Amino acid sequence: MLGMGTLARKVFGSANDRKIKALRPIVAKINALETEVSALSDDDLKARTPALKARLAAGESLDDILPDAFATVREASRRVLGMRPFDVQLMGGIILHSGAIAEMRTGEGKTLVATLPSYLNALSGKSVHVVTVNDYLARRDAEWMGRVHNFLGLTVGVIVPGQSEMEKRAAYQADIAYCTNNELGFDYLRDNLKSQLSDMFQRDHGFVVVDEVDSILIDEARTPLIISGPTEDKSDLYVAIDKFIPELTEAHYEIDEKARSAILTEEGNDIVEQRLRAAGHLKGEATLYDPESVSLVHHVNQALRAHKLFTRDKDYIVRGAEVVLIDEFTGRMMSGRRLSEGLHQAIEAKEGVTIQPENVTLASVTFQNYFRLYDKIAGMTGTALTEVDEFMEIYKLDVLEVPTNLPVARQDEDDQVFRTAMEKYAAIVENIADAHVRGQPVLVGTTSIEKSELISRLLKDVTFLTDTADRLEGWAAEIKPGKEAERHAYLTRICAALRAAAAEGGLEHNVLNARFHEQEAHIVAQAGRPGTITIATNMAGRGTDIQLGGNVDMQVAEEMEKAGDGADEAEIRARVAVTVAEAKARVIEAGGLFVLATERHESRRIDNQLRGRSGRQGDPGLSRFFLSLEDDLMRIFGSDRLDKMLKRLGMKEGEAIVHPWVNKALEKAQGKVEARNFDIRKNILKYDDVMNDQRKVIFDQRREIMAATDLSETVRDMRHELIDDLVTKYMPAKAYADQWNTQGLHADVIRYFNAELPVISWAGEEGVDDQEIRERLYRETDKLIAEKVAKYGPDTMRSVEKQVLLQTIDQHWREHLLTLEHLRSVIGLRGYAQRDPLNEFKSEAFTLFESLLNRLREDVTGQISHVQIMTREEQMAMIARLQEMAAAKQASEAQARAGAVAAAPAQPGPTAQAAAEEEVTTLDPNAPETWGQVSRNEPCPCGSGLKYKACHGKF
Ligand SMILES: Nc1ncnc2c1ncn2[C@@H]1O[C@H](COP(=O)(O)OP(=O)(O)OP(=O)(O)O)[C@@H](O)[C@H]1O
Repeated sequence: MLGMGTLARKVFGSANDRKIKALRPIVAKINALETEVSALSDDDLKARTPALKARLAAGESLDDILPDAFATVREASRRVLGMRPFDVQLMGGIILHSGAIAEMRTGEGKTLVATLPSYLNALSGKSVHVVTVNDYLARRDAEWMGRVHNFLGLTVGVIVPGQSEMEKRAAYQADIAYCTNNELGFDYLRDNLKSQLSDMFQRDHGFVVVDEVDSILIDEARTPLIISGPTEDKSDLYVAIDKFIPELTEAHYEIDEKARSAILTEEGNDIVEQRLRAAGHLKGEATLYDPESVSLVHHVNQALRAHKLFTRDKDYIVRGAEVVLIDEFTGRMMSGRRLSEGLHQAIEAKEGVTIQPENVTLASVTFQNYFRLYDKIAGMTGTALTEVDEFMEIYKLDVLEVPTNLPVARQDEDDQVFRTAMEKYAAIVENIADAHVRGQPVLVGTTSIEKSELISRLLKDVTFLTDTADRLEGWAAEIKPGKEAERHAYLTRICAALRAAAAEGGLEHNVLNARFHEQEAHIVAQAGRPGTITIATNMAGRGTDIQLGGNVDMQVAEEMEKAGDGADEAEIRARVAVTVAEAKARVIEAGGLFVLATERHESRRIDNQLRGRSGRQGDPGLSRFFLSLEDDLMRIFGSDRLDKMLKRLGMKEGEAIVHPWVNKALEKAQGKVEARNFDIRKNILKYDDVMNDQRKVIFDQRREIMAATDLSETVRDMRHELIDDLVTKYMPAKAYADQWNTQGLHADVIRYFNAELPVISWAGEEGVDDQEIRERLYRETDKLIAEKVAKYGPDTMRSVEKQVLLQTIDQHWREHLLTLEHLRSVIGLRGYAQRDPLNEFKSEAFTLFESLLNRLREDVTGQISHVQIMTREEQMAMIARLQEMAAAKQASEAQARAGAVAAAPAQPGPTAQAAAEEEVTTLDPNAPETWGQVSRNEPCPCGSGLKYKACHGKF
């Protein structure tokens, strides 16, 4: 019976069908150009690129020139790669260009599809990035597809880890770059830690085609990219908090053993506030409830956990001056592993050992937020339909299913379910042996490396093979003559296959576990030869293009190597082509590639990806899943229902249940897991969105600052806003003049503007209001800055302003990121107060951001007012003095070492002098870590002309 939806689609056609149909006229246009384009000479074909660019320049849109551009790529691909994109591939290309996801079945040639919209969009001059999941694929595609683009006069780059600055810069400048998602994201983060616009790699975020979009935007959505570095030393805080924790009694905190969390009660809060205030960590009227205090609360909670939930010699041991964790399952020491977010430090404080620095996030971004930076996102996948809703809801990306070029000839069988894992493995080995002797190549899919290795061991285990054969023989013998003839024949055949395998010392096979892509590509390329057995973890689908009969190029390369120098490639190629064609015919005869899956994955999509290794480009093929009631997915989800179902269907030892009900039940179970994972991802995204909005503001600001040549206005506005804030604070408009806190204002003016301005006497004048004070402050402070400009020169001041702005933003942003992390960990614990944690997080994060902006104004203004720039002569004099001091120190040390009784006054000797000089000259301006102890008032070794304390010494 047809479901309502299916019925309606039959009558009205689906939305997808209609959208696909709408593409046909465009495809027809491209086809109509084919005769003309294919008649062009190579040079004329190449000349179409500048011609198309000219049409864009003359005002035509990318959509206008699409048919011509696609026809050009199609012809170039035919000439260069010997592949002429099919009509359905053109459709895929149009969908990508429209900024949607093209779902194309596995093996339909998505790599080639991507060249069409990449070429078209690159004509506009904006960056085009084609993203794949691993370096190997990025390199392969850049080389393979790059030939088409190069032929047409476009440049192609590769962006992968481990490249030099130069290589990377060139790759980003290319018209089209093939990249991995990780490297793109990291480069973005690195770019935003730089201080020169010209150092940045990424020129813009134009068009991105994300291959395997579901694995990148969905599977990896939970793991953000993070660049981290050591944070400032907070040992004092850890020690201060640790001191009063033992004072707290059970009334002061609540412990949740299961969640391994600890929080303060209201009573506890009061006492902690008192102690923190006494230790100087809470200032003025601040309380622990203020958003600014989240880090304090976080550290108090961590200290509580350290004391109440972590026991010495059970959870950790103290070895020397180190706290070493103990694995709760194995009891082994986990040297080098550290608890995160200050917990390890809290335990170190508790044990009184040295507190090691904490690592903090310097910058982080999730993939979805990174990809949202692009003007246009497009995606490709073999299997997105299970996540259509998610793409729409989160990314506003439409998914369009493109029909296959040829009908899919693969048979996807119902699952075979066994009672125990062992029965299942026996059946798996039987099936493999059977396919092997029949010459059918098998791809065995597993969910983990351990499982792959288990199967590999079983295939090599002669005893196991023989025992299984004996058992099968027993079963066959039980069958009464004339009954179940088919089963008898099957058992006898398998039995023979197993004995043959045992006689050969096991079944020869290859194991892939997606760790060494490049080597594995070779194995994969040959996995389609007759009778080949390949075991693989559910490797991310791409790059595993298994060609029936084997891969000609790879085989030619192998033979050439064997033949050594002077081998005749043409001759070898001709010979290999014949053998491969014969092999292919044999494989097709045996039923094509057999995908044998040993378990269902949590996600249906991964299962479909595995099936999709077979039946590519209309080839025949088979997929069959082997399951047992002991599999994880079966145990955790839906096993009750299945159990009942299996009882009803009846089940014998060693025999599988095969029934569409079982498939339905399993798909339901997978659906449940998928829905749960979707919820988790949505939740993470919601938190990340809050940070993302703020990150965009900060990164945009940084970019503007780097690009600007004159920031004096920005700095002046900041100064004036600070003045506004101060005047509002000390002279509220509603207050009478005698209620003004002019002393407070006076003190802050000295603090921020480094100037004794007569605010107290101004305020005493008759008829002076707050507005007047404000304006006088604007005028006076502007004058002070003007004096600095006159003294140091406008160029110097402009560069100082830029540096101060960038450094201050970076410093505050890092602190802010850490605070947000702490806020997140604290906010979860607020649930008990009946408030929605996400809303709380949003509003507090906003308050924190506002206070970040305020502090930025204060710091920038303060630093620029205090800045003392040295003249060249002053700098030279300072260096000379430094040298003298170092020499003197060296000399006195040498004297002390020699134990000499000082008779004459210490004179720096020639060696000491040389050493001192060396010490000074080893200061590499680009390597702050080599500077050692530069004194705070000395010029900064980076050459900024600022004092060390106002420059690098701040961090
Ligand atoms: N137009 C074409 N003409 C001939 N062969 C093609 C064409 N397009 C693709 N192919 C071939 O089809 C095979 C599959 O291509 P590709 O690996 O890009 O598929 P895919 O869609 O990316 O599959 P998967 O999602 O499984 O990775 C390749 O061997 C490729 O050379």
